[in-house]
Amino acid sequence: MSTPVEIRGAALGFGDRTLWSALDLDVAPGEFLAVLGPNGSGKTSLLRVLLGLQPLTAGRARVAGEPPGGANRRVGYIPQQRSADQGLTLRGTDLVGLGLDGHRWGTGLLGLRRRRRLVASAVEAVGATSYAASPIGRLSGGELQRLRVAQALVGEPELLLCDEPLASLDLTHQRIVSELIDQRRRTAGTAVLFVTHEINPILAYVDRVLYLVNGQFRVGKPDEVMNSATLTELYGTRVEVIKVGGQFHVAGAQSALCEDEVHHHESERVS
Ligand SMILES: Nc1ncnc2c1ncn2[C@@H]1O[C@H](COP(=O)(O)OP(=O)(O)OP(=O)(O)O)[C@@H](O)[C@H]1O
Repeated sequence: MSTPVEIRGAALGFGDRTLWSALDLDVAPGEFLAVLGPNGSGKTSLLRVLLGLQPLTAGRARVAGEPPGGANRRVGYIPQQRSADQGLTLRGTDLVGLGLDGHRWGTGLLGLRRRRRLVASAVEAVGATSYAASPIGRLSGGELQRLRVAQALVGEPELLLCDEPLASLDLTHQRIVSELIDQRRRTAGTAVLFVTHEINPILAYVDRVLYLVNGQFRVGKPDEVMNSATLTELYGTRVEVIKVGGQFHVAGAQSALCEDEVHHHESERVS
C-alpha cells in the first residue's frame, strides 16, 4: 500500500499571509492524525490541498503517491457540518450514493445494482437504515451526520478527511461517529485526518497530532504536543496543559483559547 499522504516542504498562504510553511508530513495507512489549532490556522485549507482544491504556495503533496485531486485516488471527505436546508428533498440514500463515482462502478444495470448494494451496506454500517429513505431536510443533525460518514466511506477510501465531524453532535452521536471512523481505519487501513477543536472525545483513537498556530506547527504523539512547554512555544505565550482522568485541559492567554469549552472554563479560573 502506498503512503496515503506525503507532504514535503509545503507552504500555504493567501496574499501576504502565510498560514503554514516548511510542513513535512507522512500519514501511514490506518493512522489517525488529529489536526488541531485555533480558528483560521489553516486546518480546512490543509484538507482542501489534499482534495486537490487548493494549490500549495510551495512544496508538494502526494495522495497515495499521486498529485491530489486525481480521478484514481480514493479520498473520502466529511465536510464541516452545515445544517441541511429543511426543504431538501434529496433522500438519505441519494446523499450516500453521491460518494460513489459512476465511472468506477459503471453505469449499466449491473453498475446500478452494485451501486445500490454498496449504498445499502454503507447505510447499514452507520446504523441509518431506518431513516435513509427520508428526505434529508427532515433528519436530525446526528442522523444526517451518520449519512455523511456513510457517504465518505461508501467509495472505500484510502484516505478519509474529516472536518470537525463531531461539531453539534451530542455525546452519544460523537461516540458513534468517531467509532465508525476508527473502525474503518482499523479494518481497511484507511488513513484519517481529523480536524477538530476538541481532542478529548477522540483521544483514544489518535496516533499523532498536527497542531497549527500562527504559521507554526508541531507534529507528534498527543503527549508530545499537548504539553505546557510545546504549546507555550507554539502560541508564543504562557499556556498550561494538565492531563486529568485521561483528558487534556488547556489554559492560557486568550489568544490561545479559541478552542473549546473546557479551555474557556479553565481560562476563567487561571486568568
Ligand atoms: N481561497 C482563499 N482566499 C483567501 N483566503 C482564504 C482562502 N481560503 C481560506 N482563506 C483564509 O485562510 C485562513 C485559514 O482558513 P481555514 O478555513 O483553513 O482555517 P481553519 O483552521 O480551518 O479555521 P476554523 O477553525 O475557523 O474552521 C482564514 O483566515 C481564511 O479566511
